[in-house]
Amino acid sequence: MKRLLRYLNAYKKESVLAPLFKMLEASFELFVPLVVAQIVDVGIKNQDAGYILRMGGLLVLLGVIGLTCSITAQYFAAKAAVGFATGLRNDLFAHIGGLSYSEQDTIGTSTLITRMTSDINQVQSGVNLTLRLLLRSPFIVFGAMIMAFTVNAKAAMVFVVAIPVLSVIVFGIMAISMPLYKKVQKQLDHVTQATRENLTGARVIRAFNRQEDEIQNFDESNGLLVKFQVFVGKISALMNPLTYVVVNLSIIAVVWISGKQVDAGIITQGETVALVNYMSQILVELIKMANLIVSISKALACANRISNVLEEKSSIVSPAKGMEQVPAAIAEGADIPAKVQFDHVNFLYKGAKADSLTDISLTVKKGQTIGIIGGTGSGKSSLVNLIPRFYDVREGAVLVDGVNVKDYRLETLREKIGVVPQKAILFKGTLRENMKWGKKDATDEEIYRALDIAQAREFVDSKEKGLDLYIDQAGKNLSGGQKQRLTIARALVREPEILIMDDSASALDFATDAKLRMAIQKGTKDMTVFIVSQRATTIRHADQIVVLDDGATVGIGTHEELFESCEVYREICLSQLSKEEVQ
Ligand SMILES: Nc1ncnc2c1ncn2[C@@H]1O[C@H](COP(=O)(O)OP(=O)(O)OP(=O)(O)O)[C@@H](O)[C@H]1O
Repeated sequence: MKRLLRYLNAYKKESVLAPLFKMLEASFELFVPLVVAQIVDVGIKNQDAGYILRMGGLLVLLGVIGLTCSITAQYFAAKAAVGFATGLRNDLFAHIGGLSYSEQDTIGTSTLITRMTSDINQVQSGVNLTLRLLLRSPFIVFGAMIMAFTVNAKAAMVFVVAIPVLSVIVFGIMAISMPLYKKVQKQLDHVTQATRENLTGARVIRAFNRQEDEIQNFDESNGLLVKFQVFVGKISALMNPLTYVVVNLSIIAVVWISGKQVDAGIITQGETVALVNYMSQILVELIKMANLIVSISKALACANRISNVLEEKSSIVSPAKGMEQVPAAIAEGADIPAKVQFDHVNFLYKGAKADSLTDISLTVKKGQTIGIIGGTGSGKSSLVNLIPRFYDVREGAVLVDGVNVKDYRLETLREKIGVVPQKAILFKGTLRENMKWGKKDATDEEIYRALDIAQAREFVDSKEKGLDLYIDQAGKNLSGGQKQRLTIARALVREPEILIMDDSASALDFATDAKLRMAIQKGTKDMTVFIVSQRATTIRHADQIVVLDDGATVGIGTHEELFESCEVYREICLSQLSKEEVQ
């Protein structure tokens, strides 16, 4: 929570003024029982209507001033709380964006969404309530007790007993409910996760007729959330009845003791009314305080969850003195032995028991096309993800232009590389805006050239709006193949030195796939291209083919060489191609 408090720094004035105005309001409130006592003891006793009206006017005035103070406090508290949440949300968003794949995999997307939304909202409302009530409520409680002492010390002793008892109830319930709120938020993550999975996978769920099962799973997860919420709600709900019982018993004691004092002529009826009023004020404030404590408990649980994300450091950061420039040797045109090199690479996913890649060594020359093939889960994506440093190797090194990828500034390294991910993702906006992701100042000609190579020109031309075609969220108004071609074009717009296509032509028909490969070969002479694919036809013309099996290379060579020497490759080819096609 401490690290989150700095987000209030920009709202110091508001954070001071809000509680100050609330205390001002409280001070006026503390005078009300005394005025009422005067009405009883003077106005009613002497049947002085003028006095009663004057005192009534004073009560209205106190009420109006109190209301003005309260509205002013509300304004400052809301301003500070909204500002706090906005700053925090911006920073959390930027922080999550800076986390590597590894941390994002470990924390999980759903919980990150809950933390960005529901958790921050909870903290925002906690800050608002804290600024308004944290000082005001204890101030009224103790203020009312002191005022009660000024009225009558003997009757006020009841307050001395009641307040600690009430405090034990309030803080005891807080201590029990606080850990439970953490549990509630955690379960909320599960519900969000289930919702997200169901919404993004709606088509698959319907295709497999899994609606009923999914509804049942969701019901179970949601039911558990309700159960936790009801349980914690029941504990919190004890707060009001318990505090009411104590306060009402105290009021009876005050009336009893002060009644006797009235009989003895020690205090007046008006003073008895004032004492009862003070006790009622304490009750109201304690109930507010109880609700405040519940809100603070929730807000603290949420703040901890946010802090945990903010404390998470990205395992992949640019080195302090990262390589910004092209290494001198390359600039001078020296013959760098390899564009990309894997040197005895072992790679382990965080939390995984065994390496996903073992002892990979590979040398790729500038301008070469490398095909990577292997069964599902053999490590193809893992291998190419190491080049732009989406993940770091456990052992060994990946070198680009003879320099370890860890020695580059991340921006410099990633500027060299165009990545077409396995899952085609486009963003809401025009097609032109999407194409400019790779190069901010790309001209329409550059975009059309990339679309030509990616075999997407025809489809774009067929749309009336051309480059102004509006793309819905995640590109859902496009077909799978269209999305794939556009993501390839997006990567090509910046004319990267290295192009990585991670199974990114799988939705294309064989003819378009072949045309795409030809166009890439022709249009991108100096580009080093990595093509990950499960299709033998897609990679058979590559300069080098890497065959992966269970994370290890079982063959590196051309199609002909591998077909002769590598059994895994031969099996893949024969399962997909006829004998004539293989030759
Ligand atoms: N984020 C991750 N965390 C932990 N393990 C992972 C992660 N991603 C992949 N793996 C594991 O690493 C291994 C290699 O996965 P990878 O995605 O590289 O395979 P692939 O050959 O690209 O498969 P496919 O052709 O199905 O895409 C698999 O056993 C997989 O279960």
